[in-house]
Amino acid sequence: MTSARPLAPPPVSLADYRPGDFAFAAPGRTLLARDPVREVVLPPGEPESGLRERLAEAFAAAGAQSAPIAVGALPFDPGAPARLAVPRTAVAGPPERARVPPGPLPRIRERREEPAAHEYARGVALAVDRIARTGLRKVVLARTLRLEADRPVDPGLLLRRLAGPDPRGYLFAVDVPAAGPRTTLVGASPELLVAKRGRTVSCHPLAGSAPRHADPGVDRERARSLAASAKDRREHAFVVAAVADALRPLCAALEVPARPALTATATMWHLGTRITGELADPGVSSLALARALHPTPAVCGTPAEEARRAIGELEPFDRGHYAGAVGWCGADGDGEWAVALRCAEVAGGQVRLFAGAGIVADSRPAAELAETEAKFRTVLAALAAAPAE
Ligand SMILES: C=C(O[C@H]1C=CC=C(C(=O)O)[C@@H]1O)C(=O)O
Repeated sequence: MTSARPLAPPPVSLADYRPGDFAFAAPGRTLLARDPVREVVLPPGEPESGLRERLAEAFAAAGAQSAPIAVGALPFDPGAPARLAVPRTAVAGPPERARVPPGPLPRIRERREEPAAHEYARGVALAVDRIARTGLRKVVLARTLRLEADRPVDPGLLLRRLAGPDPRGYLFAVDVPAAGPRTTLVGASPELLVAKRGRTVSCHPLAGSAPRHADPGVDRERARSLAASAKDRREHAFVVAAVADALRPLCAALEVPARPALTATATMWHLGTRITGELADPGVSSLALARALHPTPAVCGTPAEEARRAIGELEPFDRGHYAGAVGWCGADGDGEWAVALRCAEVAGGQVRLFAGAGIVADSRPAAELAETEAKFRTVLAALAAAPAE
């Protein structure tokens, strides 16, 4: 990756993040981009050839004074336009090392769930009923937790505190002006939507979860029972099938493991499947791949159209960029996009966390509610805020 003007003496780290930057730390490297010089607006439903032209135009217009890369976030709603940026500088560094910066954190003085816990549980019951009565097979229902801090929360500090417990995840901070002025989406996602390097494409869809436990024996037992759970295996299989179906027409070869593997974050166990393929046309960009795959049933459901309708009717808030994708795409098409999970919108002292759970025929409302509470813990722990009661 080139840089017109270094941000900091390379290698960069998340400690170099400044408000307004785009930061993306993947297991392979850390990327920091600064000073957008060109906006790339992606209309919904644009075919791959149109995307290719739009990116080429943006890189040409941004000229030699910019880094040949587009960075940003795609919203959850595939019917909404996405806005990426070509930055003046983009610098890559080695993977982020685990470290939690010391220092006082703002105190959380108010918290409000939307929907309230009992309303979320009722939504899960309604979704289960809908699955029994209609063609819907899986839907991911989410909820939010609004926090008010006694002073502004520094997105850079939150980002670095997230890096400590989950160094193998995808850490990100990206401004999302559509959510409000000076609003930054900050998170530590365990899920790779898609990465593309040359001809090789890889995805690591996750679905099926169990909260971690402080006692190692109980924790191991939770992992074992997740791996053996028919309900979670079914929930996971919908995602693998959708990802494989979306990639197959684009690939000359595709490898889809027959069984998922356990994967862990500091707060959750998940079922995950690493899918790899060889693209028939290596010119297809990582951005086009992300748009072809999103939204997978890890964040939406099956069939996708019915699931989107159920989400619209059962979730009382706009997801914005939560459950969308965050990442980058270079001029050569290479790039990496993580699913925007375990994240929060930060605007001054206001923080809005998001968490969702996949609902299938045999889901139980209390267990899905507990799962969303456990998923909130990724950001709550980084803010040193107490988990939900
Ligand atoms: C929708 C979320 O997680 C997805 C990713 C992993 C496991 C999931 C699950 O088991 O439901 C979800 O599909 C979230 O963290 O908000």
